[in-house]
Amino acid sequence: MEIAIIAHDGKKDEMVVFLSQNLELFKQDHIKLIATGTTGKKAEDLGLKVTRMLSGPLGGDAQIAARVAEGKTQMVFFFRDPLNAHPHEPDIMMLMRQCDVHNVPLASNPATAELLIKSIM
Ligand SMILES: O=C(CO)COP(=O)(O)O
Repeated sequence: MEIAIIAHDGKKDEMVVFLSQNLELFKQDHIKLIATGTTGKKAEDLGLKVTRMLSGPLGGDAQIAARVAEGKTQMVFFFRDPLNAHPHEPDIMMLMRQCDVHNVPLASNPATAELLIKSIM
């Protein structure tokens, strides 16, 4: 199962906590992690194996959106920062839209992520 992890800068600490709390699950062989560039580096620093795309503002969200559209990514953890503006807002919207178009589960905050993670435990 391919899972995407993405976090805006204001939410990266929360993503690190979330990943740390679920480290054993994310290390399982049947789970393939992909991430935007900087988020992926944070995950690697925790010892996780991650396929890193471009950084979000450089097209990473768009790359992950394409994988969702192609049916390659089955779940998305995207901790968005709603209090700051992002130059790549169209890409962010595209990723969220593709999740809705293809009925792919998307957690945009840690509370939802906790509920979603229980479904694959
Ligand atoms: O901008 C992002 C999501 O929109 C995240 O990108 P990074 O993980 O490269 O910081």
